[in-house]
Amino acid sequence: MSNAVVIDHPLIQHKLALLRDKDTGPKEFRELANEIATLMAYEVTRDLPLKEVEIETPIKKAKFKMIEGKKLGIVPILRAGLGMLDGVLKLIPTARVGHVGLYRDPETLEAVEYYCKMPTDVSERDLIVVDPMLATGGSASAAISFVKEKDPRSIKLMCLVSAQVGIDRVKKDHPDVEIYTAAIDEKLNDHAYIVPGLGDAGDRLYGTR
Ligand SMILES: O=c1ccn([C@@H]2O[C@H](COP(=O)(O)O)[C@@H](O)[C@H]2O)c(=O)[nH]1
Ligand SMILES: O=P(O)(O)OP(=O)(O)O
Ligand SMILES: [Mg+2]
Repeated sequence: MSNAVVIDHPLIQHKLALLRDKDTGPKEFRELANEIATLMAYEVTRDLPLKEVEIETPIKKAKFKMIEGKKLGIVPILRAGLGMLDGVLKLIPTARVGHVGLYRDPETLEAVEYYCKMPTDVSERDLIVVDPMLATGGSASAAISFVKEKDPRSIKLMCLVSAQVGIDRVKKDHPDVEIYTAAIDEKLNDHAYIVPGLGDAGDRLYGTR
């Protein structure tokens, strides 16, 4: 049982296959990650509440629907989450942005926090936490815990590639958080990298290592 919403539109699957290719360099990797994030954000925001408004077209006045002034926030988990930020902002340009800095200790695999800066009015906002990879779930779970200390209205988690174990961990720690992913891969390897995955998303985005 996946417990996550898998957004597997053909355009997303196509771009994700290119993203996974080891020969895709940082420039194209960044473009693809943002394009997929834009397409996913379309689905993640599907439940945004609408309000009725009166608009005068060149023909007549009529009632239409517009998004109710809902306050959104996007929270990339540094560094890799930054690779999805512009893609989400393209669709929701008025969203505020919070940052959570975490790295995964290669020995313990535990998430280590080094930065957290949230919008001041986060308690009035619905947040979308973004990270391309959900492996053990330690980073996402820790990030969500930090963010929860600021008392946001709601939190969704959006990832590109997930492992079932990571989904289970986040759901166990944060049953209230809805998870969206473009793919659920087979398993983790001995270093807790997703298999087949795409490698280290941060390194591939920025050409490090
Ligand atoms: O295949 C992978 C697995 C992980 N990452 C990076 O690690 C964290 C997520 O790992 P957790 O074990 O879920 O904490 C994520 O932020 C990625 O930056 C990766 O790039 N590739
Ligand atoms: O989760 P990590 O350790 O891979 O961090 P980064 O996103 O900086 O690569
Ligand atoms: Mg990394």
